[in-house]
Amino acid sequence: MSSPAPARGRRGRRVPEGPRASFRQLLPFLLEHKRTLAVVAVLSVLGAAATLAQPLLVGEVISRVQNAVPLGALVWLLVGFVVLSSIISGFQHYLLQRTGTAVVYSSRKRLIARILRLPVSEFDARRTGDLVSRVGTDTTLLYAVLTQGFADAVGNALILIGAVIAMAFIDPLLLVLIIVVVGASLAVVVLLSTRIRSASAVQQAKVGELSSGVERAVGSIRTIRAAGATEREIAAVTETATAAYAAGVRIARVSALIVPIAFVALQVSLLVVLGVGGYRVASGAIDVASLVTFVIFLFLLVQPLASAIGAITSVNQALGALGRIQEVLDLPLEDDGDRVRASTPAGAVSQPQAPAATGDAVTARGSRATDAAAIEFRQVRFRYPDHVVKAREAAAKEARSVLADVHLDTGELPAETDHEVLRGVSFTVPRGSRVALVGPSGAGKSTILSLVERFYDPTDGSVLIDGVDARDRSRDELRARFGYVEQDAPTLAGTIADNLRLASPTASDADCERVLRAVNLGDVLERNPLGVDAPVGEDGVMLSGGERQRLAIARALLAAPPVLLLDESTSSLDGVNEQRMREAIDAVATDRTLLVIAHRLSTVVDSDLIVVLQDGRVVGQGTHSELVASTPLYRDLAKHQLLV
Ligand SMILES: Nc1ncnc2c1ncn2[C@@H]1O[C@H](COP(=O)(O)OP(=O)(O)OP(=O)(O)O)[C@@H](O)[C@H]1O
Repeated sequence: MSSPAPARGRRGRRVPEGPRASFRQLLPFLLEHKRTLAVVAVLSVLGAAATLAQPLLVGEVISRVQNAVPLGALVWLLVGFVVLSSIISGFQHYLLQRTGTAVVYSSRKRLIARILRLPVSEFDARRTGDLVSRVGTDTTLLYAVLTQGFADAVGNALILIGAVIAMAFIDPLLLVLIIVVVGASLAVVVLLSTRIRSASAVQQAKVGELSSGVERAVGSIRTIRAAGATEREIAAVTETATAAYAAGVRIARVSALIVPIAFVALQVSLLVVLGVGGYRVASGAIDVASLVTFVIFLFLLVQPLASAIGAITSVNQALGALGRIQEVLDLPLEDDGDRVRASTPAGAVSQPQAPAATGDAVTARGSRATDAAAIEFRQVRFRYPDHVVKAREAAAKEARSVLADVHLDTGELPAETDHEVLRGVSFTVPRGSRVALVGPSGAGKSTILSLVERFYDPTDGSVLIDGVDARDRSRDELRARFGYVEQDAPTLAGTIADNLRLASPTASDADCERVLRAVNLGDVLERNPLGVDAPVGEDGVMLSGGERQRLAIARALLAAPPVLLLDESTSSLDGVNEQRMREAIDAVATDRTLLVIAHRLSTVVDSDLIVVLQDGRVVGQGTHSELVASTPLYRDLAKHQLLV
């Protein structure tokens, strides 16, 4: 793939063009349909023969009429060829459109499979809307490659060659004149086409940004309305739409140049043929029938040229889109790394292992490590990858500029993270225990859970799971041991049961009801006669914030993992909900290991161990009373929350 080259945008600013694909990268998509395309090619040959026969028959009809020779079945033969070539062209177009749709479908399938398997860092670094637009919009442009680009390519090439040969036989001089006129116009068109390609790459990139902008605005519509930032957001999103429009206008301008050039070429060629040809008929160099046949061949020659010129825009747009599709397809997948591959016998696929029961750990290589801690951090240091940090900073800068405009506090946005997020963190979560991570915002608590789940691997030090380095375990096997409830856990559109069965698709309704009651969500069942089949609405809008978090806990619980990782919601829960959350945590802590990030100390004061973090370091660990006595930061936190 060629590297992105900058192009000039409005007001002379340099607009990054984004990736561009080459024809070679289109091939795999086309080869998937090689049989159909072969049928299309055969039909093209037949169609071209039927088309090329027509001017010859017309010439013959004229000669016979001139010489008063009976026409016989000649006219019927001519009609037969016209009908045959129409039928062939109809069937061929159907096949091409079907294949075009199939190419869009297969590119979507590949993208979906790729995107959902990308490493978590890619999602941290990319904008969701842009990924969505690659699946939705960019893929549709591939359709044009077949329906307009390669439509009838073989037939057109044959018609072109056949027409040129026939014209050379009829009058070589006239042919040379036409080649000069048409060749000059073609050279200009090819030059213009590179500009179409760069403009369409910019256009697709802007459409991607547009989708991200709309997604962000729609996703935070409440905040935007409440902040009075609606107009500002409309302006920001519209600006991207305007940039896409500007690129579209550039394409239109260049395409518009192409049409008159083609028109002029045809007019000039016709004038040359009629002028020079007429003179040659008058001088007896050729007869009238030959001139008429020549003119019909000229029109046949124009048709493939015109469709090739018309295809230039759509094929160039498709190559721009394919560049963006290919960029995602070329991203590395989340893999287990060399260490797991080295320990897995060749050919063996690592399967997620059934969660081991509490107190019965199974290591990656099958040996039992009954005395090992469920989780142990040993001198773990971690820094987010550069591309993730840069992307977050860019997003934060954008958000800051929007908020600053409406005079909102920007303090909550992620600070610069060009530093180590964890700096030598060590702690142990014994099996069956309940351990809490506490500390100020940005201390690195959520990052610790990301390392346990292997969304990222430590930059230095190690994370041991049941006594084995997490990097020596396959991610699937590792994740099957944990139930993970992320902060402000998202609720999926669908029913309560859909949400619960995400990790345990075969769970019965009775199991679903059991876990719902375990997390104090029994009343949600009573609220709606549909019970577990009650819809939760887009983003769970039909549930309160506290209920959404407890639904996520119920989901984790249903999979019965030996270890539960819980990143408590930061949103303030009211007294009743907080009490319910405490009860839910108590219920899930029974019989399993629990590592919980607590924002309200009241939910964790009775933990077996509390680890206090500050600026990526452990500044104290112990029970609540030990920490109140030993760790000033903890004492302050506890004081603020009226716990001492
Ligand atoms: N995906 C990410 N990419 C880059 N930096 C990140 C990412 N996630 C978190 N950070 C940064 O890492 C640091 C630690 O963040 P983390 O979310 O782990 O803290 P936390 O203690 O869980 O905070 P909170 O209590 O606010 O959730 C912060 O400076 C944060 O901005």
